[in-house]
Amino acid sequence: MQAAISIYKLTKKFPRRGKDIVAVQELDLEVHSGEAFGFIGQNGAGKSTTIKILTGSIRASSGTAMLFGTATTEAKARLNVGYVPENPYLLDYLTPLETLEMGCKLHNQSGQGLKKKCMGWLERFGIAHVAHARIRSFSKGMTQRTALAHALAVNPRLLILDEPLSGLDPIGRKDVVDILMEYRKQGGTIFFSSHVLYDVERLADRFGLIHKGELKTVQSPHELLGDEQRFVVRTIGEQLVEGLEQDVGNRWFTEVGQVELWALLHKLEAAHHQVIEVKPSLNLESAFMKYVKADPISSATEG
Ligand SMILES: Nc1ncnc2c1ncn2[C@@H]1O[C@H](COP(=O)(O)OP(=O)(O)OP(=O)(O)O)[C@@H](O)[C@H]1O
Repeated sequence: MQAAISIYKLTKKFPRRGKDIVAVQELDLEVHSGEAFGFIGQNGAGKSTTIKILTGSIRASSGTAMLFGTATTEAKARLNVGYVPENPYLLDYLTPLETLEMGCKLHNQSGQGLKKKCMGWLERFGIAHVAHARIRSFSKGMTQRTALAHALAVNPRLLILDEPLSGLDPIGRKDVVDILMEYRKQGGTIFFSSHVLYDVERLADRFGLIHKGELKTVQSPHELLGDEQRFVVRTIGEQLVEGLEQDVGNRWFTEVGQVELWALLHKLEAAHHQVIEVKPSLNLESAFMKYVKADPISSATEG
């Protein structure tokens, strides 16, 4: 099957007096058609620069990037590619409905059902009630929802999303993750960046970690977490159970590894404890820290 994204020895340098800033360095990556790929890294790691090259907003200094076999420097590579940049710049004198209709037309989609289809996407993103309002009056979250609805309305064969959940409240983030998972289940391909892993952990089939412009590792969530997955268990009960720590009153908690979890749950059942939460405590964020010594202020390398 043809790769949705093929990147080979991609390098981007930004000229600066003295030493150039190397935002992306010799990056090799292939994203398969039908997969959801999370591109993660700290602030300034090189995620947006890579995405801007993929979407043709900027040119690479060297190396190649292709979408479905077409170089990203060619306009036709972007046909039926839905893109939401980190800070979407929508024409603020248009309405969401006009924005979606215009986007579809740019991707050669028109016809009788267009308005209905666009309204359907605005409904899905919870902004149908402002379909005819000017975007200029919108909050960041509503603008983000409009941009995401626009990206999905074009019947994308690939979605490229730079920090897709930024600016959204927790309910909005969940809504968007659900919509993206649905798109993915229907065979869509997603390439998204994030520096906050919590919300997107369940979305990706594979994650690539970029740090200071270099791709450090590409792994599935399962590979990353391995056997080290741990769980926080919270209960309510009257009886003392070995291994549990008292929280407040008759509330208890503990942290156990995956292999001990079942035994603990059986013990809790026998002691008539009500389990109120079982939550993974080692998330991808901490797993990735093994690959990257977290810098309080990260920056690109200098070349
Ligand atoms: N136009 C530019 N001119 C000069 N330097 C730039 C430019 N764009 C990006 N950089 C630098 O390149 C490096 C990578 O930036 P990039 O925006 O790609 O990071 P990022 O991983 O997307 O970070 P964030 O999560 O903060 O968006 C940073 O050091 C940044 O300052």
